[in-house]
Amino acid sequence: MSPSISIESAAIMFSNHAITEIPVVFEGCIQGVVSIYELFKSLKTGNVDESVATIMHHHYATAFADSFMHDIHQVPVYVVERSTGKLVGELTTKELILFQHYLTHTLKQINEVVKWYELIFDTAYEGLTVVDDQGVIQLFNQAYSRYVGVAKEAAIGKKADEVIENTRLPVVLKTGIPERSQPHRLQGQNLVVHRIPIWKDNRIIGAAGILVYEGVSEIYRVIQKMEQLDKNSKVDRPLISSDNTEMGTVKFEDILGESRSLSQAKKIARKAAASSAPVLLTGESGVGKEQFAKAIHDASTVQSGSFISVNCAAIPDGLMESELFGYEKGAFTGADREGKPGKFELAHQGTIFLDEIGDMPFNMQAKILRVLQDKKIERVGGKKSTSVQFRLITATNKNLQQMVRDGEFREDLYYRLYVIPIHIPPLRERMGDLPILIAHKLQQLAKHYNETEKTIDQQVLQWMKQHHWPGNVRELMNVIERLFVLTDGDHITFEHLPDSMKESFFLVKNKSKTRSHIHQKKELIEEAAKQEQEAIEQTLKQVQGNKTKAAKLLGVSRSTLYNKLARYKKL
Ligand SMILES: Nc1ncnc2c1ncn2[C@@H]1O[C@H](COP(=O)(O)OP(=O)(O)OP(=O)(O)O)[C@@H](O)[C@H]1O
Repeated sequence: MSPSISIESAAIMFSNHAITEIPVVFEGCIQGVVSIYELFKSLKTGNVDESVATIMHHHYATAFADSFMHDIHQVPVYVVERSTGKLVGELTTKELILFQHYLTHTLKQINEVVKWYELIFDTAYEGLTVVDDQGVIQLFNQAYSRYVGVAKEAAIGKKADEVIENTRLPVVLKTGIPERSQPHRLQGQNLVVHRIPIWKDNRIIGAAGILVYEGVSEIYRVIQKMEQLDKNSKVDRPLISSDNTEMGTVKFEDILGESRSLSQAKKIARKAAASSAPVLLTGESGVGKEQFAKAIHDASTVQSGSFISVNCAAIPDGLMESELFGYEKGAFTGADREGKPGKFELAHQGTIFLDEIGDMPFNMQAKILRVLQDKKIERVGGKKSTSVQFRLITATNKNLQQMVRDGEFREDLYYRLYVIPIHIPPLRERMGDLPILIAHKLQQLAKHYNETEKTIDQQVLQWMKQHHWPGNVRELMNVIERLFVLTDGDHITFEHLPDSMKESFFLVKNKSKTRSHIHQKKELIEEAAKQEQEAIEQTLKQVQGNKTKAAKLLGVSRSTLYNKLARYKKL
């Protein structure tokens, strides 16, 4: 009610609504509260014409509209908007009772669902357990209890290694690497287990342990059944794969890694795949540039065409033109009698991937530019030109911009390539991707060598985390394969390795430290050279190019200045 309302009118309001308290509101905001007690008092004194503002009190409770119900400790409470302070409602005993009803109903429903989950969890033949990030058991089903011989109630709340013999769940919590299909001996029984880390918001929040088979003999029966299924399905399988590349189809999901920088690169690449714009992939050797190029092709509209990969650094300069544009018969001595199509022709209606584009000889760069502009090629020794349509992806581990500045790479070609640049970060800048890459490779190797999956020791993992990985993912993959092959057992440790390899591990470790010192020194030298070059250029400008004067000003001999100028031209 408004503050100007008379006490008499207020009394009517109270009796009409059978309430004991009414807020006094001005311009939407609460000014005070009139209670039935104050009203009676003033009715008795006969001041019925006075406004309610004269008898209102200020001992009332408010809550913001976005507060939680558990923050409400008394009723009535007036609900106001946080930003404007305007009154929007009131919570009374009635609303509280309604809320309690709602809570009881929801709780009942949740209990029902939890009961079902518990039932499923306990009915499963597989032993299932879940530990939190401290390795404390949170869930433990009946089957697990049977295998371990510890009651569920006794296990929950205890550390996994106090309850489960030889458990590696604490290790999985530390490494984040899943260990699948591992043999495990429990209570004298041979079992197969999975140990899976549980990730949330880039952090391991727990791990699940799953005992898969009741007995190892069960596995043999399953394998026999699978072999039979395989035999049956082979009859229907096509004999020739439709894939036309060595790599097979690459999906973006095959590019493993969840670090922010790699996810960002994948996001741009996905968008690029939907367009036909040229993509320039940059990054060190072995970071996965070719994998990205193939994934872009396989997700693009030209995916049914060929993916032609050309490593520009691997082709001798003299052969570059005929490799890229092809040649007609008899074009030069030793040429195929029938002639040969070039890579651009082969990529017609597909994708051409020019890897190491920074190594493209300068004279060839103009020819490439022409193909990109005209979309026409002419074979070596040929007279007619052929139209070609292709999607262009290039890659380099060099600084093309610097090469343009140094006159080693054509600026016009650079801008033709630099439409959608995607930088793939080196592995050392996204070490968080290590576990997923290691787990994937171990799984792949187990399949390839037809062996059980091997696990990796913490010490080896520690080394891997400290290593500089100059060869990036390629180097990582090779190291894991070497370890997998050299380890006889199921667990890869330093001890299992031949001495030569252990030494090389430590050597690489020390070398990477030294390398970083060398790197720092190199940077300092480069910086000094840059400054010197700038000083020479400025001085020459000052003396209008007169080298004798410039040498004098710089305090060096003329021949030293000439030597320096010659060197910087080369840079
Ligand atoms: N994120 C990744 N997930 C899985 N495998 C990867 C990943 N990155 C690279 N690889 C693997 O590492 C190896 C090297 O990758 P790729 O050849 O694509 O690198 P690159 O940058 O093109 O190297 P280079 O510049 O030397 O040609 C390949 O076997 C590739 O499958």
